[in-house]
Amino acid sequence: MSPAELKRAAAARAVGLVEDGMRLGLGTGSTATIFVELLGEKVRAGLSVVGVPTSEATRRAAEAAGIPLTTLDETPDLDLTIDGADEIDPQLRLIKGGGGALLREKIVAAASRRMVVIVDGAKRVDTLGRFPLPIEVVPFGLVATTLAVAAAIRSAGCAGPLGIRKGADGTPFLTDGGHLILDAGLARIPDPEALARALVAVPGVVEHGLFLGLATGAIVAEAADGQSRIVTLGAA
Ligand SMILES: O=C[C@H](O)[C@H](O)[C@H](O)COP(=O)(O)O
Repeated sequence: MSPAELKRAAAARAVGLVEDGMRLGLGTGSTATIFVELLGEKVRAGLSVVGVPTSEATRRAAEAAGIPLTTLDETPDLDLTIDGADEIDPQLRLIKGGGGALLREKIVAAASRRMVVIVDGAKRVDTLGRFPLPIEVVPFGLVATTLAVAAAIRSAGCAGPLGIRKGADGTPFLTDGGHLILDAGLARIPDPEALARALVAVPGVVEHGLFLGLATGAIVAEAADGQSRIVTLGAA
Protein backbone atom coordinates (compact mmCIF):
# COMPACT_ATOMS: atom_id res chain seq x y z
CA MET A 1 0.00 0.00 0.00
CA SER A 2 1.16 3.52 -0.68
CA PRO A 3 2.03 5.94 2.15
CA ALA A 4 -1.03 7.98 1.14
CA GLU A 5 -3.30 4.95 1.56
CA LEU A 6 -1.77 4.19 4.95
CA LYS A 7 -2.27 7.78 6.08
CA ARG A 8 -5.90 7.57 5.00
CA ALA A 9 -6.37 4.32 6.94
CA ALA A 10 -4.98 5.88 10.13
CA ALA A 11 -7.06 9.03 9.66
CA ALA A 12 -10.23 7.01 9.05
CA ARG A 13 -9.69 5.06 12.29
CA ALA A 14 -9.21 8.33 14.18
CA VAL A 15 -12.55 9.67 12.95
CA GLY A 16 -14.11 6.81 14.91
CA LEU A 17 -12.78 8.36 18.15
CA VAL A 18 -14.78 11.53 17.64
CA GLU A 19 -18.01 11.79 19.60
CA ASP A 20 -20.88 14.19 19.23
CA GLY A 21 -20.27 17.47 21.05
CA MET A 22 -16.48 17.13 21.22
CA ARG A 23 -14.12 20.09 21.18
CA LEU A 24 -11.29 19.05 18.89
CA GLY A 25 -7.74 20.13 18.14
CA LEU A 26 -7.13 19.79 14.41
CA GLY A 27 -3.53 18.96 13.53
CA THR A 28 -1.46 19.99 10.53
CA GLY A 29 0.20 18.08 7.70
CA SER A 30 -0.84 15.62 5.01
CA THR A 31 -2.20 13.00 7.43
CA ALA A 32 -4.10 15.49 9.58
CA THR A 33 -5.56 17.04 6.44
CA ILE A 34 -7.04 13.69 5.44
CA PHE A 35 -8.55 13.46 8.94
CA VAL A 36 -10.08 16.93 8.50
CA GLU A 37 -11.58 15.93 5.16
CA LEU A 38 -13.08 12.71 6.59
CA LEU A 39 -14.34 14.56 9.67
CA GLY A 40 -16.00 17.07 7.38
CA GLU A 41 -18.01 14.25 5.80
CA LYS A 42 -19.29 13.29 9.28
CA VAL A 43 -20.13 16.90 10.10
CA ARG A 44 -22.09 17.30 6.89
CA ALA A 45 -23.96 14.11 7.87
CA GLY A 46 -24.96 15.66 11.21
CA LEU A 47 -22.05 15.23 13.67
CA SER A 48 -21.74 18.25 15.97
CA VAL A 49 -18.16 19.26 16.88
CA VAL A 50 -16.04 22.40 17.09
CA GLY A 51 -12.39 22.49 16.10
CA VAL A 52 -9.32 24.56 16.85
CA PRO A 53 -6.97 24.51 13.84
CA THR A 54 -3.22 24.31 14.48
CA SER A 55 -2.25 26.28 11.37
CA GLU A 56 -3.63 28.60 8.75
CA ALA A 57 -3.47 25.71 6.26
CA THR A 58 -5.63 23.55 8.52
CA ARG A 59 -7.99 26.46 9.08
CA ARG A 60 -8.53 26.68 5.32
CA ALA A 61 -8.99 22.89 5.01
CA ALA A 62 -11.47 22.79 7.91
CA GLU A 63 -13.45 25.71 6.53
CA ALA A 64 -13.59 24.00 3.14
CA ALA A 65 -14.79 20.81 4.84
CA GLY A 66 -17.55 22.66 6.70
CA ILE A 67 -16.19 22.04 10.23
CA PRO A 68 -17.26 24.74 12.73
CA LEU A 69 -14.18 26.42 14.18
CA THR A 70 -13.38 28.12 17.44
CA THR A 71 -10.26 29.49 19.10
CA LEU A 72 -8.35 28.46 22.19
CA ASP A 73 -9.33 31.80 23.70
CA GLU A 74 -13.01 30.93 23.33
CA THR A 75 -12.52 27.21 24.07
CA PRO A 76 -9.35 26.69 26.11
CA ASP A 77 -10.13 23.11 27.20
CA LEU A 78 -10.26 20.57 24.37
CA ASP A 79 -11.41 16.97 24.52
CA LEU A 80 -9.23 15.46 21.84
CA THR A 81 -6.52 16.50 19.40
CA ILE A 82 -5.78 14.41 16.33
CA ASP A 83 -2.46 15.20 14.67
CA GLY A 84 0.25 13.64 12.55
CA ALA A 85 3.93 13.32 13.45
CA ASP A 86 7.27 13.05 11.75
CA GLU A 87 8.55 10.39 14.17
CA ILE A 88 7.15 8.43 17.09
CA ASP A 89 9.05 6.24 19.54
CA PRO A 90 7.75 3.42 21.77
CA GLN A 91 7.18 5.89 24.66
CA LEU A 92 4.89 8.00 22.41
CA ARG A 93 7.53 10.71 22.25
CA LEU A 94 7.35 12.62 18.97
CA ILE A 95 9.24 14.79 16.56
CA LYS A 96 6.87 17.23 14.90
CA GLY A 97 7.19 20.38 12.85
CA GLY A 98 8.16 19.08 9.43
CA GLY A 99 5.46 21.39 8.11
CA GLY A 100 6.45 24.22 10.41
CA ALA A 101 3.33 24.13 12.60
CA LEU A 102 4.98 22.88 15.81
CA LEU A 103 4.27 25.93 17.98
CA ARG A 104 0.51 26.03 17.53
CA GLU A 105 0.40 22.23 17.48
CA LYS A 106 2.09 22.04 20.87
CA ILE A 107 -0.12 24.73 22.40
CA VAL A 108 -3.24 22.94 21.17
CA ALA A 109 -2.01 19.49 22.26
CA ALA A 110 -1.21 20.84 25.73
CA ALA A 111 -4.77 22.22 25.98
CA SER A 112 -6.26 18.82 25.11
CA ARG A 113 -7.18 16.05 27.50
CA ARG A 114 -6.10 13.51 24.89
CA MET A 115 -3.79 13.70 21.89
CA VAL A 116 -3.95 10.83 19.43
CA VAL A 117 -1.27 10.70 16.75
CA ILE A 118 -2.03 9.31 13.30
CA VAL A 119 0.93 8.03 11.28
CA ASP A 120 2.00 5.49 8.74
CA GLY A 121 4.36 2.79 9.93
CA ALA A 122 7.45 4.46 8.42
CA LYS A 123 7.27 7.07 11.19
CA ARG A 124 7.96 4.55 13.96
CA VAL A 125 11.50 4.59 15.34
CA ASP A 126 13.24 3.10 18.35
CA THR A 127 15.23 6.29 18.94
CA LEU A 128 14.11 9.75 17.84
CA GLY A 129 16.39 11.80 15.62
CA ARG A 130 16.43 10.39 12.12
CA PHE A 131 14.03 13.16 11.10
CA PRO A 132 15.70 16.58 11.45
CA LEU A 133 14.50 18.27 14.64
CA PRO A 134 12.74 21.60 13.93
CA ILE A 135 13.60 24.43 16.32
CA GLU A 136 11.53 27.60 15.98
CA VAL A 137 13.44 30.82 16.68
CA VAL A 138 12.77 34.56 16.47
CA PRO A 139 14.55 36.37 13.61
CA PHE A 140 16.21 38.88 15.95
CA GLY A 141 19.72 37.77 16.91
CA LEU A 142 19.65 34.74 14.64
CA VAL A 143 23.42 34.13 14.58
CA ALA A 144 23.77 34.36 18.36
CA THR A 145 20.72 32.16 18.86
CA THR A 146 22.04 29.58 16.39
CA LEU A 147 25.38 29.39 18.25
CA ALA A 148 23.54 28.96 21.56
CA VAL A 149 21.29 26.27 20.07
CA ALA A 150 24.37 24.41 18.79
CA ALA A 151 25.87 24.53 22.30
CA ALA A 152 22.60 23.29 23.80
CA ILE A 153 22.57 20.39 21.35
CA ARG A 154 26.14 19.43 22.31
CA SER A 155 25.29 19.67 26.02
CA ALA A 156 22.57 17.05 25.51
CA GLY A 157 25.03 14.61 23.93
CA CYS A 158 23.88 15.21 20.34
CA ALA A 159 25.68 16.36 17.22
CA GLY A 160 24.88 17.16 13.62
CA PRO A 161 24.30 19.89 11.08
CA LEU A 162 22.07 22.83 11.98
CA GLY A 163 20.58 24.89 9.17
CA ILE A 164 17.92 27.48 8.60
CA ARG A 165 14.90 26.09 6.75
CA LYS A 166 14.29 27.54 3.30
CA GLY A 167 11.06 27.63 1.33
CA ALA A 168 10.65 26.40 -2.24
CA ASP A 169 11.74 29.83 -3.52
CA GLY A 170 15.00 29.65 -1.56
CA THR A 171 14.08 32.33 0.97
CA PRO A 172 13.87 31.54 4.70
CA PHE A 173 10.71 29.66 5.64
CA LEU A 174 8.44 31.69 7.94
CA THR A 175 6.02 30.03 10.36
CA ASP A 176 2.45 31.19 10.91
CA GLY A 177 3.86 33.14 13.88
CA GLY A 178 6.45 34.93 11.71
CA HIS A 179 9.38 32.97 13.13
CA LEU A 180 12.26 31.06 11.51
CA ILE A 181 13.04 27.35 11.80
CA LEU A 182 16.42 25.76 12.39
CA ASP A 183 16.49 22.08 11.38
CA ALA A 184 18.93 19.95 13.38
CA GLY A 185 20.06 16.72 11.70
CA LEU A 186 21.00 14.78 14.81
CA ALA A 187 20.49 11.17 13.62
CA ARG A 188 20.04 10.00 17.24
CA ILE A 189 18.65 11.81 20.27
CA PRO A 190 19.65 9.58 23.19
CA ASP A 191 17.97 11.74 25.86
CA PRO A 192 15.07 13.76 24.37
CA GLU A 193 14.11 15.22 27.77
CA ALA A 194 17.63 16.58 28.32
CA LEU A 195 17.69 18.09 24.84
CA ALA A 196 14.26 19.67 25.34
CA ARG A 197 15.38 21.24 28.62
CA ALA A 198 18.54 22.62 27.02
CA LEU A 199 16.69 24.07 24.02
CA VAL A 200 13.98 25.88 25.98
CA ALA A 201 16.68 27.53 28.07
CA VAL A 202 18.08 29.35 25.01
CA PRO A 203 16.78 32.93 24.64
CA GLY A 204 15.36 33.30 21.15
CA VAL A 205 14.08 29.73 20.94
CA VAL A 206 10.30 29.92 20.72
CA GLU A 207 9.62 26.17 20.66
CA HIS A 208 11.09 22.89 19.45
CA GLY A 209 9.60 19.86 17.77
CA LEU A 210 10.09 17.37 20.62
CA PHE A 211 6.60 16.52 21.93
CA LEU A 212 7.23 14.73 25.21
CA GLY A 213 4.43 13.52 27.46
CA LEU A 214 1.76 15.00 25.20
CA ALA A 215 0.56 12.09 23.06
CA THR A 216 -1.80 9.78 24.92
CA GLY A 217 -2.23 7.36 22.05
CA ALA A 218 -1.27 6.61 18.47
CA ILE A 219 -2.88 4.98 15.47
CA VAL A 220 -0.25 3.49 13.20
CA ALA A 221 -1.21 2.17 9.76
CA GLU A 222 1.29 -0.38 8.52
CA ALA A 223 1.49 -2.32 5.28
CA ALA A 224 1.26 -6.09 5.71
CA ASP A 225 0.70 -8.62 2.90
CA GLY A 226 -0.57 -5.92 0.56
CA GLN A 227 -3.17 -4.79 3.11
CA SER A 228 -3.14 -2.08 5.74
CA ARG A 229 -3.00 -3.14 9.35
CA ILE A 230 -3.80 -0.77 12.19
CA VAL A 231 -1.64 -0.90 15.31
CA THR A 232 -2.68 1.20 18.28
CA LEU A 233 -0.27 2.44 20.94
CA GLY A 234 -1.29 3.82 24.31
CA ALA A 235 -4.95 4.79 24.60
CA ALA A 236 -6.20 5.10 21.04
O1 LIG B 1 4.40 20.89 11.19
C1 LIG B 1 3.87 19.85 10.77
C2 LIG B 1 3.35 18.80 11.61
O2 LIG B 1 4.07 18.59 12.79
C3 LIG B 1 2.97 17.50 10.95
O3 LIG B 1 2.07 16.87 11.79
C4 LIG B 1 4.10 16.56 10.68
O4 LIG B 1 5.08 17.23 9.92
C5 LIG B 1 3.63 15.29 9.96
O5 LIG B 1 3.12 15.64 8.69
P1 LIG B 1 2.67 14.56 7.62
O6 LIG B 1 1.42 13.95 8.13
O7 LIG B 1 2.47 15.36 6.37
O8 LIG B 1 3.79 13.57 7.48
